[in-house]
This record gives sequence, structure tokens and C-alpha cells, in this order.
Amino acid sequence: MTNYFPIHINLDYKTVVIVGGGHVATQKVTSLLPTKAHIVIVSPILHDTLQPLADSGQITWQQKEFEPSDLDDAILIIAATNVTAVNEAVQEAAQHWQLVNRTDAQNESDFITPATVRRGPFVLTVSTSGASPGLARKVKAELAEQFDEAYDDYVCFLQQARLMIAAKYEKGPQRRAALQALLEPSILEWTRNGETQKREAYLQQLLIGEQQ
Ligand SMILES: C[C@@]1(CC(=O)O)C2=NC(=C\c3[nH]c(c(CCC(=O)O)c3CC(=O)O)Cc3[nH]c(c(CC(=O)O)c3CCC(=O)O)/C=C3\N/C(=C\2)[C@@H](CCC(=O)O)[C@]3(C)CC(=O)O)/[C@H]1CCC(=O)O
Ligand SMILES: NC(=O)c1ccc[n+]([C@@H]2O[C@H](COP(=O)([O-])OP(=O)(O)OC[C@H]3O[C@@H](n4cnc5c(N)ncnc54)[C@H](O)[C@@H]3O)[C@@H](O)[C@H]2O)c1
Repeated sequence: MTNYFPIHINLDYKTVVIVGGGHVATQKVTSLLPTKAHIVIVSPILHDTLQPLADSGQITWQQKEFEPSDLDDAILIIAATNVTAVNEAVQEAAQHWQLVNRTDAQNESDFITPATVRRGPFVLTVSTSGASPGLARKVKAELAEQFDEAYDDYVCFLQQARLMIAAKYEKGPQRRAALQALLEPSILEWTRNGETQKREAYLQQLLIGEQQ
């Protein structure tokens, strides 16, 4: 079994080419959309859900069968046709610096995609290294319930608060203690209940050196 290395790639303004425009391509587009990647679909036929995205310019649809030159400029390539020979041809045509995901043959892939829960900057990913994509999906659903929508605002608050603490205190025990105190569970509860003034007051206390 391959031990994959998990990373979060900044794809902004980079090109991702997906060969095939069916159900699996749609899943991959959905997880790429929150990025600012330039998403290109090469496929004679496009899934109904993707058509509005092509119409509005959020993705680029090249209505054609695959040929090697379609991969020029791509940093990531996803081979997602229902024809094994075409997916093989995509893999063959890729340059050594391009990373290929074979959606039909895990062992041939340079990278695989995890199941992902996004809450703004808070991102949870699950992988079974290809052993059971269905289990990855199931655990994702469990995580989505445990880490509800409130985590978006909560983690954004933590980000701002962390910057303010870093501006106030030099590196050292005081800064560490203040950052530690930010993880007090009440802050999440106040966020959930819309009690933003309480979490603000708590932060102000930390900034004047109390509650540590
Ligand atoms: C997580 C998720 C993310 C995503 O798609 O972005 C994802 N598959 C999802 C669902 C899913 N896929 C399949 C089923 C049917 C049940 C089953 O077969 O188990 C279901 C369940 C369903 O749809 O409910 C079938 C399947 N998948 C792969 C193969 C080929 C092979 O195994 O070689 C086949 C057989 C095809 C065939 O038989 O023809 C391969 C891969 N699928 C991966 C990811 C990568 C490994 C992830 C990991 O485990 O770490 C990897 C290796 C490559 C890749 O695609 O990156 C997404 C969850 C969506 C979500 O987020 O909710
Ligand atoms: N990784 C996963 O999560 C996962 C899940 C299910 C299935 N699969 C695998 O993914 C593959 C695709 O499944 P799907 O459900 O998306 O199939 P699909 O039939 O919905 O879509 C296939 C797409 O490939 C396009 N295509 C066919 N020949 C082409 C060519 N020569 N050039 C460009 N595009 C071409 C078709 O136009 C169509 O849009 C299957 O082979 C299956 O083994 C992977």
C-alpha cells in the first residue's frame, strides 16, 4: 500500500485539466470550485450540473475528445473518463512535472483526493489511502455533523485574535499563554449563540494581560 503525503496545495491561477465530464468529474469540480484554479474540462459531453458553470465562465469546457496537447499548462491532471484506454493515454501524455490522478486506477495515481469538509478556513480531510472511498465519505458526514457551520466564524475569530495577540506580545511565555487561553471552549459556545460581545470582551481581557 502507498503511504501518501497529505498537503494543501495553493491552486490559485493555476490550471487543472479534467479529462471526462461525467459524474466523477463533477465531484472533482465541486471540490476545486472554492479555489481560484483555472478548471478546464476536456470532454465531448458535459454533465448537466456542470453546464451552468461553463456558461458562466467558472469552468472552461473544451467540447472534444482528449488529445495530448490538452494537457499543456496543467499542473494537476485528473483522468476521469469511463474509457480505460483514454485514461491510460492521459497518463502516458503527462510530463514528468505534472501530477496525474487516475480516478479509475488508484495504484496508477500521483495523487488521490480526500473527502473534504470545508468551514471557511477550517478544512477537514479524510482518506483511506484508496482502501475504501465509501468509508471516507461516511466519516466525512460524521465530521460535518460534529464540526458544524459555526466553525467558519469561530476559526476566523481565532485568526484575528491570534494576530492581535501576536502584535501585542513578543514571542515568549506570555504570548503562548494568551494563545492557549484563546482555545477556551466558551468562545465556540458564544460564537454558536451569537454572543459576539462576550468573546470580544474575553479577547480584550487577554490583551490587557488578565485571565491567563
Ligand atoms: C473521497 C472521494 C473524494 C472525491 O471523489 O473527490 C473519493 N471517492 C469518493 C467516493 C466514491 N468513490 C467510489 C465510490 C463507490 C463505492 C466504492 O467503490 O467504494 C464512492 C462512494 C460514493 O460515491 O458514495 C468508487 C471508486 N473510487 C475510486 C475507484 C478506483 C479505484 O479504487 O482504483 C473507485 C471504483 C470505481 C469503479 O469500480 O469503477 C478511487 C478513488 N476515490 C477517491 C476519492 C480516491 C481515494 C480516497 C480515499 O479513500 O482516500 C481515489 C483512489 C482516487 C480519486 O478519485 O482521487 C469521494 C467521496 C465524495 C465525498 O466527499 O462525499
Ligand atoms: N474516483 C472515484 O471516486 C470514482 C467513483 C466512481 C467511478 N470511478 C471511475 O471513474 C470513471 C468515470 O466515471 P463516471 O461515473 O464519471 O462516468 P460517466 O460516464 O458519468 O462520465 C464519463 C465521461 O467521460 C467522457 N469521455 C469519454 N470518452 C472521452 C474521450 N475520448 N475524451 C474525453 N472525454 C471522454 C464522457 O463524455 C463522459 O463525460 C469510471 O471509469 C469509474 O471507474 C471513480
